[in-house]
Amino acid sequence: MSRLQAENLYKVFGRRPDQAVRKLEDGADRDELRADGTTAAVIDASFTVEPGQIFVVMGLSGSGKSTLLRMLNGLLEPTAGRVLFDGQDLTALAPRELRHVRSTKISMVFQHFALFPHRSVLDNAAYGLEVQGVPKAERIERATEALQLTGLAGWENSWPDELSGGMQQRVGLARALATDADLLLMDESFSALDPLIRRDMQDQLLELQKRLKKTIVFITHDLNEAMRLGDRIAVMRDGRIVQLGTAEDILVTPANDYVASFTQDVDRSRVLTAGAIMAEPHTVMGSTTEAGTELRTPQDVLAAAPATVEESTPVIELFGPCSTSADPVAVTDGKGRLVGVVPGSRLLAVLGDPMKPTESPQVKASDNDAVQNDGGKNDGVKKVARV
Ligand SMILES: Nc1ncnc2c1ncn2[C@@H]1O[C@H](COP(=O)(O)OP(=O)(O)OP(=O)(O)O)[C@@H](O)[C@H]1O
Repeated sequence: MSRLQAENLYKVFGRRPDQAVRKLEDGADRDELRADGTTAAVIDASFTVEPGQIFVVMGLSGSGKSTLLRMLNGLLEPTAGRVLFDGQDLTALAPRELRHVRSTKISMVFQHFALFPHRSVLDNAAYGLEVQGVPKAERIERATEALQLTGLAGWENSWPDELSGGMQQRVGLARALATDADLLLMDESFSALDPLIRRDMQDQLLELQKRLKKTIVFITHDLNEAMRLGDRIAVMRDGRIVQLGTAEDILVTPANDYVASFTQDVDRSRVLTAGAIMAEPHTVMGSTTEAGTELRTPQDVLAAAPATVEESTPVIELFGPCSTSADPVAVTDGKGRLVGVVPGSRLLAVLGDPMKPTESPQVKASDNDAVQNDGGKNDGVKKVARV
């Protein structure tokens, strides 16, 4: 079962919201409703978040991210649609039950650390537990542990203003972790931090996530951050989710020009993986290596390859091997079987412009010469899934 599920969620502010939803269902857009004095903050949002996933909602200011997040934790009631948390319909719960779910199972981490200045770091980290009514000794134990997890051991008795911005944000994270909530909702949590500290926090979150396997919904307006963190990313525009997919889906097959325009600044070599750009092994069979050997079998390819990598290896790690040899890098699965090849020319080709929504990875003419030996019918490139 999905941990979290949004089903056709709408949030309309202003007069006659139900009527506005019907108009939206009939194809009206935000601007048409604005003329009636209503704001369609979220329009028909549907997605699922699986346990242990980081689900990122990315969009510019005003696209509806915060409104969506507030519906996910029940702070805002949807105008239409449902939110299911572990299969339980949050929108149908009585206020008391909803408060219970919110205080025990869901934790929020905000952009502005929301720390109490007159409480110690430890008491700040323990705040969520205090709200839950957890006895003092247990509170201290769990908050101390959470501070250790976020690298703040030794700072328990300090005041928030003695900490740097990044450290204060870690206290916010420790507060969320101490409650043992299954679901973390993070609203632009790292946006106020300096770039280097922000990157450090992203790394730390990924590191923590490997161990704790929480389910996280992370809101950001920064596509690079979305791509570093997100197992799946929802791109929002004017209240609608315009693309839902992995970082690679978004980079390789952006749903429209709007999404593509965001991808211009993304370092493709760190997001794309060998698995997404590789060609099938048969495309190099029959060709001759630098040393003059004919490639006939997967073993030949593996023996000649300047490096053997896994499908999840970022493309950036292929540059070294490709620069030292004209032979293709071999890509293997978890059992060491050859599943693909990356010739150097292919590597350069895929780092070019993002593809148009109508193109598929198979039809890039520039790639064909690099790897084809089948007369141009199929370059064997693995299709990247679109959602
Ligand atoms: N309580 C409200 N009443 C009326 N309109 C609202 C309300 N809350 C949000 N809106 C409007 O809904 C739209 C979406 O706002 P929202 O805050 O969800 O966007 P956002 O993507 O989170 O933006 P930001 O990054 O600036 O917070 C905006 O046009 C906003 O003005």
